Amino acid sequence: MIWLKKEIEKFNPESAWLEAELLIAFVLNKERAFIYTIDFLEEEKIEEIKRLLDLRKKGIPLNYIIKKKEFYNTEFFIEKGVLIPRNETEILIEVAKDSILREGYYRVAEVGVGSGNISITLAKEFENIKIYACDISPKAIKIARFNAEINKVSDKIEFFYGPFIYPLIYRNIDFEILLSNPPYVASYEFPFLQKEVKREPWEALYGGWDGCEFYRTLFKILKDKGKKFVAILEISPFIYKKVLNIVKRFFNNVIVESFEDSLGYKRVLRVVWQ
Ligand SMILES: C[S@@+](CC[C@H](N)C(=O)[O-])C[C@H]1O[C@@H](n2cnc3c(N)ncnc32)[C@H](O)[C@@H]1O
Repeated sequence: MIWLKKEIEKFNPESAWLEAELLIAFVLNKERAFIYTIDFLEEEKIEEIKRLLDLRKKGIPLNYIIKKKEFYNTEFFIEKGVLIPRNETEILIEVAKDSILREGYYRVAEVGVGSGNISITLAKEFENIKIYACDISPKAIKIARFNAEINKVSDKIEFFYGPFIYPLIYRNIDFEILLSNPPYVASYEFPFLQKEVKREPWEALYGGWDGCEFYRTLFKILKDKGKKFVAILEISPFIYKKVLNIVKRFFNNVIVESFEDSLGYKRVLRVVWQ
């Protein structure tokens, strides 16, 4: 354990201990606590750990290796080809939960469902909820469906392959609130991304030259649709002002609230078009 932690420290000093625990638990196919109940590892398990350590050194994200990520107290199956859910996105969950409770929303749309972490978390929280979840990645839809099944919420979520809310528009499916954690990394940020992040799907990250392309297109579609809406959108703190200006350019009568993380960075916008 100590040698593994020291090896991991060379590329991930912040959470080397946790990562060592997770890798060993994965190889043993046991919970993390179990590893403290054994005195030694068989040679073949040590060889397997070394193989996985090599993958980590090459920049393969830990969650693609152990094939899971915890989000809002639920474990999600994760695989290469889908974005690894981030802890920051739990802020969007809190804002969405608050709005759904307060306004009694029932029909929810999500654009960019990824592994299903947002839709599935809300489906678990609310008895009477119907979620329409879209994504342009067939792999994401497949993984989100699987996660919905293992979390026993498949009956509350319908999945659609296609861009933005077009799959819902074409089927005349209406919704009261729209949620999205869209791709918002700008072109100029790409060279500075960690090598692990660069292994995640391009379509889950890339938000155009300024990181705002998704928001522009989404607002245009919503404006053309004409129906008043509530949208809860994740943003990066770097694009807060730009997205705010885009909202104001598209809609006259709009209320925008922002929500911050524990460090005071703006992470979520709640847009109410009246
Ligand atoms: C940042 S990831 C978010 C995934 C997941 N909801 C989460 O919070 O971890 C963005 C997702 O949006 C999808 N996506 C990108 N552009 C899209 C578009 N135009 N329409 C629908 N989905 C899109 C990507 O395939 C990806 O799964």
